Amino acid sequence: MITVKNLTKSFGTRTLWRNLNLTVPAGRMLALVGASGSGKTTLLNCIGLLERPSSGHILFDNTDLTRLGPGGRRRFRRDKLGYLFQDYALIDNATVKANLDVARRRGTRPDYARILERVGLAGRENEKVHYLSGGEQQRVALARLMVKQPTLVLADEPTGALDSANSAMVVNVLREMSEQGCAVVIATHNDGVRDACDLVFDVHEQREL
Ligand SMILES: Nc1ncnc2c1ncn2[C@@H]1O[C@H](COP(=O)(O)OP(=O)(O)OP(=O)(O)O)[C@@H](O)[C@H]1O
Repeated sequence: MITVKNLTKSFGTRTLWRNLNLTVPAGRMLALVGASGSGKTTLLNCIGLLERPSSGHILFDNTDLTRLGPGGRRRFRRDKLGYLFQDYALIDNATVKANLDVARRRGTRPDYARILERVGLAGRENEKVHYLSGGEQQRVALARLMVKQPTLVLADEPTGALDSANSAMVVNVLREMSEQGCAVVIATHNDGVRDACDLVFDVHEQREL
C-alpha cells in the first residue's frame, strides 16, 4: 500500500499542489488524471524517488520513503518498484533479452517466451532494441516489468505510443499484476485506461473522483 500524506511540491514560487493526500491499497489500480501541467508526472516522480517533494510524506507499507538514505532508496527501487515511463528507459544498443535480464531477480527464472508472447513480441528476444518501433519498445518495457514482478508499479501514459488492441493488452497486464497484489498508479489522459482503474484521482483538484 502506498500512502501520500500532505505532499507539497513547488518549483520556485510556483506550487503544483499543496497538502495532497491519496492512498493506493495493494491489489488496486489508481488513475492519476488532470489537465496537462497539473503535476501527474511530478507526483509519479516523487513516489518513485526520482524527485524530492517540498514537504510531506510518502509511506510504502510502514516505510517513510521520504526519510530513506541512499542505500534504502536504492533497495526500494531495486526490490519493490517498477517504472513504465515515457522514455521506456531501455538499454538501446542491447537485445530484448538483455533488457529483460537486467530486471530478473536473483534466483528466479521467468518464462521469457511466455512473457514476450503476452506482449505481442514472440520470438523477438535477440533483436536490438534500437531497431524496434516506439510501440514495440513500450511493450519491451512492459515485458521487463513482468520479469521484475514489483510490488508497486508507476506508469506514465503507458499506452501513449500504442494502438487500441495493444493499449488493452497493457491495461490487462497491469490488471493481472494488481490482482497478484501489486499497487498500480497510472498517469493518463486516456479515458479507456482511466475507466479500467479501480480509483481515479484528479491531481489538479487534489481529490478522488
Ligand atoms: N524540474 C522542474 N523545474 C521547474 N518546473 C518543472 C520541473 N518539472 C516539472 N515542472 C513543471 O511542473 C508542471 C507539471 O509538470 P508535469 O509534467 O508533472 O505535469 P503533467 O500533469 O504530467 O502534464 P502532462 O499531462 O502534460 O504530461 C509543468 O508546468 C512543468 O513545467
